[in-house]
Amino acid sequence: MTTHTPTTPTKSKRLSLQGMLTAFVVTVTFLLISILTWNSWNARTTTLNETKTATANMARALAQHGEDTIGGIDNVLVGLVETLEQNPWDSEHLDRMNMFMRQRVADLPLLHGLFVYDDKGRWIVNSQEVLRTEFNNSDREYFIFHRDHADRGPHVGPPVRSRSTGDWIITVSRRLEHPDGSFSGVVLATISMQYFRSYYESFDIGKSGAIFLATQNGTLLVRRPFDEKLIGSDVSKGSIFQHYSKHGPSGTAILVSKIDQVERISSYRRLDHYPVLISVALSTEEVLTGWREETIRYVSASVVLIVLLWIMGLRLIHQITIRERAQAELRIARDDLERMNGELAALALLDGLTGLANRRRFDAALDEEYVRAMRNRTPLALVMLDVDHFKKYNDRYGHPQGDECLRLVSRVLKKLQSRTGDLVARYGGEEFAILLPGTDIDGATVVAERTRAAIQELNIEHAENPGSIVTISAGVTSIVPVRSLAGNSAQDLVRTADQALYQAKESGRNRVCTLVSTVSDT
Ligand SMILES: Nc1nc2c(ncn2[C@@H]2O[C@H](COP(=O)(O)OP(=O)(O)OP(=O)(O)O)[C@@H](O)[C@H]2O)c(=O)[nH]1
Repeated sequence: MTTHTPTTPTKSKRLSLQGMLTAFVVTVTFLLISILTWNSWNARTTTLNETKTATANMARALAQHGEDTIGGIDNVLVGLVETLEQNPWDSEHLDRMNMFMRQRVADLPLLHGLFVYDDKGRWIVNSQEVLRTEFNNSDREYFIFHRDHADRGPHVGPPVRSRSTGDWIITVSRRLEHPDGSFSGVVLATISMQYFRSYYESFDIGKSGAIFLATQNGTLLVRRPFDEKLIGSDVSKGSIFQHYSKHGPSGTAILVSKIDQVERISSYRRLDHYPVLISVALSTEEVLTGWREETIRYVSASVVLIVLLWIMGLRLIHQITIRERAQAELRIARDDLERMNGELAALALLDGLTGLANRRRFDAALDEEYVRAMRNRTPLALVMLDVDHFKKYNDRYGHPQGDECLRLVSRVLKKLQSRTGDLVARYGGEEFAILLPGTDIDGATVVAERTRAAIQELNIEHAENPGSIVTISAGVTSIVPVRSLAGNSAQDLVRTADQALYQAKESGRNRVCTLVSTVSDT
């Protein structure tokens, strides 16, 4: 019979295959998510860094613009201070100065006006055609500043509404002194806030971007988006000024505005020559819009990819499970088949009535043991048994009862089979054979006699047999097969045992006769 070597995977292999597939899908998913997260984070960081660079550059450019603008105006003031301090303030000089001022204002569109006040705040001369003397500016911040500070540098004051035109203006002023250094008045230039507003409006900073110009001490001068209420307000506690006070004259940071609570990437810069701070800021939300849209696109594509991967992976695992379940069922079926084949093969070697080895098995065993005995030079004995007058038993008690009798006899034979190598077989009809390897004639005779006695002790009624019970006759022989002897075969052993059985029958039945084989050397 052929033995099947399992070719299908073992359970642990099957598990590991599905486990590996699951691990693969999980790993690919993890890698995809990691790469996506890493890429996305990198893109976000790059966008923010680029924006920080852009706002820092813008702040530098706007600071330079502020520097140039205020510087240009301040140059005019420096000239005026010099003229006013070296010349008497008589009508001739003041008229000439008025001409000069009007000319400067006409030349410089951003220059709203030029004014000179004496030490009491009275209007001395300005760039207007008609000098109105009814006003007094001694209450103005710039006037008070210069009166109280000996500093001769430029002063940028808080924005004010012009008393003459009503426009919002930014003031740049310088102190006038008598030759002895005492305060003699103020020279003032006003810059139109509209000029800065228009300039700042020309930049593309998105809907939520912001630009502001403030004095160094935190007074807001101009801000985009423009809100009149904020003009002149104190922003020194705002996030930009907080950062400025800690980190110095220029910087970039992501800050939340205290004015409108918008988070912005803000860059600020203090003007080099004037106490003014400029800040430009882009809304983080707006800056990241493109990045966010791109990330959503990538995430969507990745989600689709991951879902497809999982669907395919799960389908594959499902298919493998089905296939391997089928393989397992096939294995079980094959094992069942092999077992049944084995049983069938065993059945093919058994006698159906008695359950003893049948004639085919006996013949095979006889040949095998004969060759082994020849090789090992050991004796091989055979006992042939036959139920006495069994025909008469059948005739008297019927065939079924005859079968039962044979079964009872068989049971005794099986029970007496003491050695493992011994074989009890139904040789045919009511004839049985006991093959006894390694047993000489004496030993075999003992076995035969013991068997005969045991059958007799069964006391099975057989009215047609002497003694009225079932008895058996037995013929015994033993041989040590020798190769050199010609014609020596296993069948000689059977023939000799049969002859001995015949003698037992002839000499009265219910007995054991021995006959040494003619080819034996025992
Ligand atoms: N019930 C039954 N009878 C069987 C079976 N096989 C053989 N027989 C019968 O056994 C009888 C054997 O008869 P014989 O060969 O004349 O031998 P015998 O009657 O036992 O006479 P001796 O052997 O000389 O004592 C036959 O009647 C067979 O039909 C079987 O399986 N069942």
